[in-house]
Amino acid sequence: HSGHLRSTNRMIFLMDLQMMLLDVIYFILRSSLRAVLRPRTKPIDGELVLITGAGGGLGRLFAQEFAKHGAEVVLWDVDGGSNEQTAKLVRRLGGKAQAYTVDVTNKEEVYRCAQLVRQDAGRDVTMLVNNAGVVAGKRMLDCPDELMERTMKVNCHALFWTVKAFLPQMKAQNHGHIVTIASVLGLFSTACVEDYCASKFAAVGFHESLAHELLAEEVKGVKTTLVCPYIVNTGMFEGCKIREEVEVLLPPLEPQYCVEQAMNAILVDQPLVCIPRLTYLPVISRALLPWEANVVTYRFMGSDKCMYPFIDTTSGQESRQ
Ligand SMILES: NC(=O)C1=CN([C@@H]2O[C@H](COP(=O)(O)OP(=O)(O)OC[C@H]3O[C@@H](n4cnc5c(N)ncnc54)[C@H](OP(=O)(O)O)[C@@H]3O)[C@@H](O)[C@H]2O)C=CC1
Ligand SMILES: CC1=C(/C=C/C(C)=C/C=C/C(C)=C/C=O)C(C)(C)CCC1
Repeated sequence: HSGHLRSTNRMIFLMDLQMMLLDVIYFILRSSLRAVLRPRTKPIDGELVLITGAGGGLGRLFAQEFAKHGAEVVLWDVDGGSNEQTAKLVRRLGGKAQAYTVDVTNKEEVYRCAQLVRQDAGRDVTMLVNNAGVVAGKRMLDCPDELMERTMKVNCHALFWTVKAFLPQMKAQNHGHIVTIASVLGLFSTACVEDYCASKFAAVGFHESLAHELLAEEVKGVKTTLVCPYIVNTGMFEGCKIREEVEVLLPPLEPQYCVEQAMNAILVDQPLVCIPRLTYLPVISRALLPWEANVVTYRFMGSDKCMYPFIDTTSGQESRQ
């Protein structure tokens, strides 16, 4: 009898293996096809989209892009002035915007303001864009502990609080979308940004684990998108520079282009997007090449010291105090 059971289990295992392999091939084909034939974007005119760091370079553009697609936006930023400015820009586009001054590192403030948003809007947030981010911008051994802690709190811990604040209702409605604006520096690293890489690798780990959890629970209505941009000209990494000859292939991104590429992914429920696509390469080579081989490619491309000009800009020092 037990022999019979064993052979049945083995048969089931082999059938599962076959199905999994067919699915792997299917998804490889589908994702390469989607890179060419863009699927239809989903309508978001009924969504309530909350964007953190909405006063900043990318956050402001995300707010406008979501408004252009008809969504109502809720703007969170620690800087009330720049946040209100974003709200004005959205209203000028004919969009609905509500701005709240929130320090996303303060979890009590996040939970309290989440409640306030639900009351003011009279409904639940259906899309959450965790965009707020900071970087210490100093060599680690010259960097005050508080600055390194702040980077972790804004770029990583804040994701816990905002997701805990808004995911329950998304799950209850089986409808929602969680967007994490991480970075390519959450998939590979470079020198002099220890705080930032730690926080962005953490953000990637958090996002992926959350995505796996939603899939394991078969919560099909709550989508996730991990956004990993390369350098964007918002000023946050002013001075960061790679070798000229390589920079021709990989110029810093224009903020608008970066946000449009991210929106294209979000609106087709794409789980991951690296911007530009070329940055998938270093992710693969980091995984495949031995460490020393990666080091020599970094040296060749000038990406080992690309942060030196950024770290040592005096202006950067003042503004990042
Ligand atoms: N710029 C780049 O090269 C790249 C950036 N990214 C990521 O994109 C996101 C946006 O970056 P970007 O627009 O360039 O940066 P910005 O500095 O222009 O915008 C970041 C925004 O987040 C806000 N913020 C900072 N701390 C808090 C806090 N505690 N609570 C609430 N809001 C806060 C900032 O407010 P304040 O202005 O007052 O500090 C600012 O408005 C970040 O997560 C960043 O890591 C990813 C790849 C490349
Ligand atoms: C390390 C590295 C590169 C340079 C990456 C840089 C310079 C990334 C900067 C990212 C920033 C500033 C992100 C902010 O969130 C290359 C040239 C792709 C080659 C492969 C390894």
